[in-house]
Amino acid sequence: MLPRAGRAALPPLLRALGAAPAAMSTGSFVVSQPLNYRGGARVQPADASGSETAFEPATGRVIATFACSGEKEVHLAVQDAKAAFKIWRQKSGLERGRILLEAARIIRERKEEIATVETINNGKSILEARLDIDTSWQCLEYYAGLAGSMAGEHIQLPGGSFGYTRREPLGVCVGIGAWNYPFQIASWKSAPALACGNAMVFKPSPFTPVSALLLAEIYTEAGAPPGLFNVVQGGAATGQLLCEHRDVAKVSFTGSVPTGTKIMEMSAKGIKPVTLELGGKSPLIIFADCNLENAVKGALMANFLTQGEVCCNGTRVFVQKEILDKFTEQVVQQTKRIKIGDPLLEGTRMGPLINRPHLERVLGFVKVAKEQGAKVLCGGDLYVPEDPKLKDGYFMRPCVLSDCRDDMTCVKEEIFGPVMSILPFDTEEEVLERANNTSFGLAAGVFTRDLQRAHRVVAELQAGVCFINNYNVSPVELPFGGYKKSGFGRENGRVTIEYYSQLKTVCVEMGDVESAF
Ligand SMILES: NC(=O)c1ccc[n+]([C@@H]2O[C@H](COP(=O)([O-])OP(=O)(O)OC[C@H]3O[C@@H](n4cnc5c(N)ncnc54)[C@H](O)[C@@H]3O)[C@@H](O)[C@H]2O)c1
Ligand SMILES: O=CCc1c[nH]cn1
Repeated sequence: MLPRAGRAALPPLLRALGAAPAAMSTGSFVVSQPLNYRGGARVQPADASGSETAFEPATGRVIATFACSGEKEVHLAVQDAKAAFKIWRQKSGLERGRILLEAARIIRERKEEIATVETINNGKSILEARLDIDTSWQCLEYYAGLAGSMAGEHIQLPGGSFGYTRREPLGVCVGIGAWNYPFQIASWKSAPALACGNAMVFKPSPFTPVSALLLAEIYTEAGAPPGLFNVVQGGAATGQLLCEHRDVAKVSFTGSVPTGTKIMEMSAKGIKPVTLELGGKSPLIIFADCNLENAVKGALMANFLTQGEVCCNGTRVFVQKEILDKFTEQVVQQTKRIKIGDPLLEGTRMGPLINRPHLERVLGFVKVAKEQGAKVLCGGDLYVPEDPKLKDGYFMRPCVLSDCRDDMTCVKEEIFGPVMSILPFDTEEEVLERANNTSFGLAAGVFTRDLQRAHRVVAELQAGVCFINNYNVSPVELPFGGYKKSGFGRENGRVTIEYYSQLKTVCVEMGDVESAF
């Protein structure tokens, strides 16, 4: 457990953020220090276009009010990144890898405090926040390992001439994040970017501004040149300034499809490559021959992590009719047992949703589902924990819907909350057709004991990430990203090097020039 009393007893990052003395418990954390980070230090933005407020979802308390960076501040951050890029791009991959490894070590060392901040600002359970921090340092370690082995090719040409390719960085990359995995998204974007020799300016979601700053401080502490990883705060306007800045070489975005569309339009104007990690409405297919216990566990993993606010969630749960009743009964039983409450308590498994409007939006989906004929088997309503300090928190009970049809709103639209829709099916052919009948294509899952069927089905699923007999595990060695409107480009895995670097071809003549003139 982390210390509770006395400012001097706080770990360094929370002290640096200006945390109140009893900062570790729900209801007491406040940020008083600047949340922008540029040139290796926290700074007040040079200019502002409005302000934002961040909340602690468990209590509804304000934890930070901050200025949204304006044109001047965005420009300064990009210039600082540009200056750092000049130094960083000259380093060997091994040298860059060494600094990333040190940053990974510091994240591991400070895992508890980072996870605590993440839980306070996002609302996810501390157990989950710790897992997010694990996949963050693992991502840095993974790309640290790859940094030293990035290389081009040597190609022999006629007459002793030859060519070679150089894998070069792009320059200043912009990362724009969503609020559901604040620290992890910042890590998944920055680790491959920096490993390839780029610098980054990162803009977190205004709902979760805090933890990206911790990552910035860690990179500096690990020995990254000042300005290599910068943080600017703000919403759409600040994001737009970043995307449109002429010195920005690439934009990597995680968020919704409508915003992703705008990012792509802005980037198209500057012919900038983009990575888009967007939303989903993923199918999870449960065949009658599955291991039922695992399938039930898989369905909960596919729907209720981070209060259901997960892009790749398998929210359309197709269940073969022979096991529909048994499966539904067990899923409902286990969903009812999920412990909701103070996300910093060890026993809690579901915390509050991100904010009041989002909570109301999710509850609205449940209401419409009922109106359209779905049956609420459990949850789908507000939850008020007994602890009085949580009375204004954004809690709801996880919901299982039955009697769903493919044309219902709850089955077609991304809800981004703890709402599972169960859909019966008869045959493999039928379920494949229905599973693919969506404009999204982020993820999909299949539970079956029939190995041939498992591989046959995933080969037909139109989704970038497919799970067989599990769901929502994300090892950093595996590429992550979507098909169709869920985006393109990938995060994690070796392939992401391609998205943060460019190839230069060098053609070398060993003879005389054969001129056509
Ligand atoms: N595929 C993935 O890896 C992944 C991961 C997490 C979340 N998501 C998706 O993100 C969505 C939820 O996140 P959200 O509500 O933060 O999404 P969002 O699109 O509202 O915002 C995402 C980010 O974009 C910024 N932004 C908004 N308008 C902008 C503009 N015009 N120009 C530049 N930046 C702008 C926001 O400030 C925020 O930082 C869901 O759809 C979810 O599925 C996808
Ligand atoms: O929310 C979607 C999954 C994810 C986690 N971190 C980045 N993307």
